Amino acid sequence: MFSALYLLALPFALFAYLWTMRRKRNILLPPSPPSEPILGHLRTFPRIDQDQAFYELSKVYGDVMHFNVLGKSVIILSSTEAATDLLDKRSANYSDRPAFPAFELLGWGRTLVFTPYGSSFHVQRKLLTQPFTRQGCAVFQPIQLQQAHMLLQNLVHSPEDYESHIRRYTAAIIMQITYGHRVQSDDDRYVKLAEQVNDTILAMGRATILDLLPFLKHLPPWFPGAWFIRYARDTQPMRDEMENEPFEEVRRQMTWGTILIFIFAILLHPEAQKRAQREIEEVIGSSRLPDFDDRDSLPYLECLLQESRRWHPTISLGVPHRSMADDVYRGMFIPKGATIIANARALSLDENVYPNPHLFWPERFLPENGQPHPTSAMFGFGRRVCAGKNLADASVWIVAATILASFDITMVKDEHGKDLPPKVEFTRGLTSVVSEEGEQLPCTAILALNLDLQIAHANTTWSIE
Ligand code: HEM
Repeated sequence: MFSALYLLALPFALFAYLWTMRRKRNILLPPSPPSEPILGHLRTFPRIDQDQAFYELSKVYGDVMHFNVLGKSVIILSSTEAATDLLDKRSANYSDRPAFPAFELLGWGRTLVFTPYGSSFHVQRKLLTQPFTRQGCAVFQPIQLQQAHMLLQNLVHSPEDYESHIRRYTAAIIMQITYGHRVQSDDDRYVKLAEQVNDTILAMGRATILDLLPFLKHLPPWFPGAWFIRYARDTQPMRDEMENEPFEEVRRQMTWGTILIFIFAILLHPEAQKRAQREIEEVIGSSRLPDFDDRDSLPYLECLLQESRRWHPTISLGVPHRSMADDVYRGMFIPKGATIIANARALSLDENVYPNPHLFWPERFLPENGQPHPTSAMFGFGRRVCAGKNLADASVWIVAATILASFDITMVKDEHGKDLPPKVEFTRGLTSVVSEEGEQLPCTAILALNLDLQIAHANTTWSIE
């Protein structure tokens, strides 16, 4: 389907190749897999399951890899050390963003996350981070608590709809904090609108060809294979409708995905689930629900949350940065304008930081084991670190504590009483969230979770506001 697009790319590729060869002669770039003349890694650059593919390649080529896509450098960082050295310690040079043509086509180019480093970035970032410091976020706790209790009520009434209840929860918090709009039900107009935008973001994430060949965004809609142009055009009316409406979809989607990954983690690791429930029972009892004041008294729950993040980072490839000047790292040349990707999947499996990384073991974060929280793999680096991480962290924690205090999460059984293991499918993209069954979406998808929510404390009288 892309052959016409590749044909179109050839003259551009030849020019970029010759130009790059001239510029980089005699300079040692980081190691890279074999490439083709002129096209570089264009045809071999992983396009699906990118995080896993880069992780596998890093075992051969090391934690700093170079890809040449039509003369454009892409650097993949696969260790905490390399990612921290460059994106944190040298953040003055690595805080720009590459172009995000797919999101620009959708009209999201002006959003802070995609804004290039510069004066507009500084103004936007300052405005957005001020209310979301750790102390600042304390004022939002009553909203989060109230919404968590509403989520609990909804789960009690219709546990099978857990996915849409969690969507409503994450939407309601963002809407109320940002716009003062109180979401009362799943039918809320803005929740519906956000759903539609969510679908467009997921669908557009399939257009990875655009990241490699950004000039394709100028193709006419009739061009063979240019479905993304037609899609962006067809969804224009919806974007127009929401131009002046409350909208914080990407952030909501990340929080939602993180909660689902946590639920999935405790479904598959019942021992860890039981231990966290015992801790809650011992500290809080069963006559009330957890509150934010309980957080410091629940160390195992903290470990479990951190391990579910490490086990499956919500944004499995991180959000790309861009270098603003030529640099040399460990004797390797990193050119100006390179796209820098810190692969969160590889960071969370870094054996130097997490011995036995494939084992789901929350205890690794207990003080006696002392392994560091996977905060960077989860929320990013340096001057571009997630602006809403404190808010998101609290939203996820209160739901995790509330759900564990109230439900046993188990697999659905078949007619013989045997567990029906969840059917899981992971696809990749900017964010990792749950998708519709059967669709190939550009995100980490947890399909058909087969979740059975059993009320654990049936006799408890909860005080739900
Ligand atoms: C669990 C949920 C969330 C996760 C996992 C997450 C993760 C991330 C990551 C990985 C980045 C990119 C960091 C980098 O480039 O190094 C990011 C950026 C960002 N996040 Fe979050 N995020 C979450 C929720 C939120 C929320 C709730 C908000 C807002 C209230 C928010 C606001 C932002 C903004 C504005 C940026 C762009 C920062 C910049 O480019 O300067 N995020 N987030």
